[in-house]
Amino acid sequence: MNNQDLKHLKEIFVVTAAQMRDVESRVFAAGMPIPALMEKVGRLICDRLLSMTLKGSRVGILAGPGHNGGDALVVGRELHFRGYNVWIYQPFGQLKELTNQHFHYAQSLGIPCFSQLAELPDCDFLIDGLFGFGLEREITGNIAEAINHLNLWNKPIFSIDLPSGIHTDTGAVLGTAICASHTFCLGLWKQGLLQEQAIKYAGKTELVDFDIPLADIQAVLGEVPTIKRITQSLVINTLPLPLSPILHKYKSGHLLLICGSKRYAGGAILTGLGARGSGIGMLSIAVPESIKPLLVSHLPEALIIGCPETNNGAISHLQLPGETTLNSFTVIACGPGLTTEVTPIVEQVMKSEVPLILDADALNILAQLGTITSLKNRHQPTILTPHGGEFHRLFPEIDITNRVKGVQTAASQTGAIVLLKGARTAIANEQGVTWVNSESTPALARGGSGDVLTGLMGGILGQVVNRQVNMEDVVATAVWWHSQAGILAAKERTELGVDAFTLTQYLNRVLAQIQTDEISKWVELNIR
Ligand SMILES: NC(=O)C1=CN([C@@H]2O[C@H](COP(=O)(O)OP(=O)(O)OC[C@H]3O[C@@H](n4cnc5c(N)ncnc54)[C@H](OP(=O)(O)O)[C@@H]3O)[C@@H](O)[C@H]2O)[C@@H](O)CC1
Ligand SMILES: Nc1ncnc2c1ncn2[C@@H]1O[C@H](COP(=O)(O)OP(=O)(O)O)[C@@H](O)[C@H]1O
Ligand SMILES: [K+]
Repeated sequence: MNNQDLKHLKEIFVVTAAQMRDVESRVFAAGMPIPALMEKVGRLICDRLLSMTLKGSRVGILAGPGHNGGDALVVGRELHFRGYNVWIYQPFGQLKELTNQHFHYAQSLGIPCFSQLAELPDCDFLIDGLFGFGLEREITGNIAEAINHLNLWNKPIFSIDLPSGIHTDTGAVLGTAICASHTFCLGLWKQGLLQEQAIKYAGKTELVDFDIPLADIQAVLGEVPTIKRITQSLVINTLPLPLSPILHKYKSGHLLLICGSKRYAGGAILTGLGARGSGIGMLSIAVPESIKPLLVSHLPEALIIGCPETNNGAISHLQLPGETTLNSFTVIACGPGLTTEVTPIVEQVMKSEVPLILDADALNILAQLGTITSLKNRHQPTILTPHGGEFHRLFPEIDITNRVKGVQTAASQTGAIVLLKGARTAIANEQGVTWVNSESTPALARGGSGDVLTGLMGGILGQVVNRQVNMEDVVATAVWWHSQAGILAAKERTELGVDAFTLTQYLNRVLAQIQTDEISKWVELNIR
């Protein structure tokens, strides 16, 4: 594996504090000296800082008692030698030995050191090395007060490894925490940084790779890690590209969407447009008869199946054409805009023998039925895509403060692949294999964007279901594609310009972008 591929691979691993310690112990046991590693990490951070356009040259170093403090002191010393004005705030009586040595050396260089925050002069930016993955208990007293003060200064803060105060595994705030503008996560992604509660503290996050050997990572996390970050390099193999030159439209999947009502006609259109964006070969959409003309006008390529409807304009029962049965389709996605009147339809699709995505009202009906564990009897994969509210209705007993644990529990109870939507969407299968999406945009927090995801996911699934792919990888691919479309749209149109319809227009542009990336990678490899 070349270096670049190895770097990409490391972006998917996610560790707890205990796992990080185990990985590091292996590296140290193999002979890497701890001081050498600290020096290397400090310099990497320093180089990264110097490559950014930092405003001003007055730097405050916040140094804690452990090795996180040691890292910060190395960064401070290097910035000092590069002409920055450096001041150190170090309020602890006792430091770990290595950290203590760096502290004394910094003092000997004439770098001013203070134990009171009030003594620290006005800085242009701060480096936070108070606590890293060694923080296990609440921050209290003068340190907590200092952190609260620092947050009020409104200066850019660059946190080392984690914003000090954030729990490495759960992302919870232990007493108080630094609000960083940027976090340099060291070596491997810490699980806490992928939890929603950490988002507003971590700022922009990036991994600083310090060359941990892959063998050591895999010795601790396994060949195939249980928790993975969704990255482009990982989903690329699951995308329905390239197409076979001898493809036939009936070989590229037939997706059935069951969605919409007179009241929520838009939901059906958005789900259909999401499916269109996936490139699915054949698309059928079952809707109440009265909204059929509307769907035809938006999705002329789709087969719109008008179904008998209730007085309120919801589908009363499915009326599939001719000999068609639910099992004639490659995949079924059911839920957006249905209303909760359609209970028999949800019961019917649950009995189908094809992969099934249940979203929105289908989930609410499932919650009302109270038969969620019966999903285990399905012979084909089921994917549940709740947002927080729907999740709570489905699994009232499961706490989602830790979303990773939450989806894992839900998946093991139901045998389904469970996708919990949100700023950090998490996906788990029955065996506990988990994906977390850490790149997204709040521009997606708008009505209808989940409908787009359901259609897109159904469309991808329809095309790749007969390939040797893991279902949860397909689900992760849909989440990634959807988020990337949001990110691209927000970049061009601002975060306020990403309504759900506009989002559907960006789905294909994400793919076009990947093709460009892939071509440039190919050119680069072949020129060398
Ligand atoms: N190993 C390596 O060489 C590498 C390590 N790396 C770096 O080391 C970091 C981990 O270092 P670490 O294990 O020393 O822990 P760290 O996060 O600095 O803090 C623990 C210290 O804080 C103290 N403390 C805890 N809670 C407290 C509280 N509430 N209030 C007050 N004090 C509290 C605790 O003291 P104690 O519990 O013993 O009282 C202990 O002294 C990691 O995040 C990364 O930056 C990387 O560079 C890679 C190479
Ligand atoms: N703050 C956020 N940051 C990133 N993505 C978000 C955020 N809030 C919501 N999303 C994403 O937006 C989509 C919203 O879906 P959902 O709640 O089902 O909306 P709707 O039912 O209106 O279509 C999901 O894909 C979710 O992950
Ligand atoms: K820190």
